[in-house]
Amino acid sequence: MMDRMNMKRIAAEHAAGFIQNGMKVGLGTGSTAYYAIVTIGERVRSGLSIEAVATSQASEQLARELGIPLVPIEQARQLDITIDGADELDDRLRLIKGGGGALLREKMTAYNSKRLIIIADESKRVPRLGGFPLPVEVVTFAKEWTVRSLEALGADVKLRLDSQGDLYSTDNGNYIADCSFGVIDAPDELARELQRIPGVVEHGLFISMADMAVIGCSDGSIQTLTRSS
Ligand SMILES: O=C(CO)[C@H](O)[C@H](O)COP(=O)(O)O
Repeated sequence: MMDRMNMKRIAAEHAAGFIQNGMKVGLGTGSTAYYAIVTIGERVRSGLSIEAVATSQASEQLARELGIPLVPIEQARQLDITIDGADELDDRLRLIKGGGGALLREKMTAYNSKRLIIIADESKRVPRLGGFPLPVEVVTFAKEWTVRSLEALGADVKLRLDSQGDLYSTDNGNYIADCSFGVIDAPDELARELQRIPGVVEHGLFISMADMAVIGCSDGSIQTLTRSS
């Protein structure tokens, strides 16, 4: 039986195979995206010609170390493909993302890509979203108001802390509110409600964004899911 890290690795390696010469590529964030970036780096060293945009400072740094050519964000136009991880995904390829705190840049990158391919180990696939607390990026100003508005939607809210016990700051200088809703019955509706709260910069529900999920399974096989609508 394969462990989770190897499931992530095989999913990432498989998805990296979708990248072709000349493509503009979005690089995701997290431990699964790490394997994708490493594989892309190997392909670049073997002659693959691409330009990339990273979804976090950590992924940008890794890409730079591996010699993957990066486009300054001001010059980035539409990307061909983004490969990124997820914290949860359902059968309709609705996602919870943001466990690594990069959800805003991840969503912007996905939105500006022709294709979003999600890579994950099989534990991320769930019948219904909500087991993983939904990350919501909030502005620092009057965070208590925003937290109360999130609680009013039924969430148990915890502002994320960093390893020093201070409030975690995203790459954009905002906070992350981790919102436990329990099972999310209507993710599309919740996404709309969250968008209406002033103080919410972005939330980690990715609806109608992923085109395909590549899932590494414990028996060493790869499952692919594609979005039908
Ligand atoms: O959304 C993310 C970061 O903001 C990650 O893609 C998500 O947290 C999955 O991470 P991992 O691949 O380490 O399990």
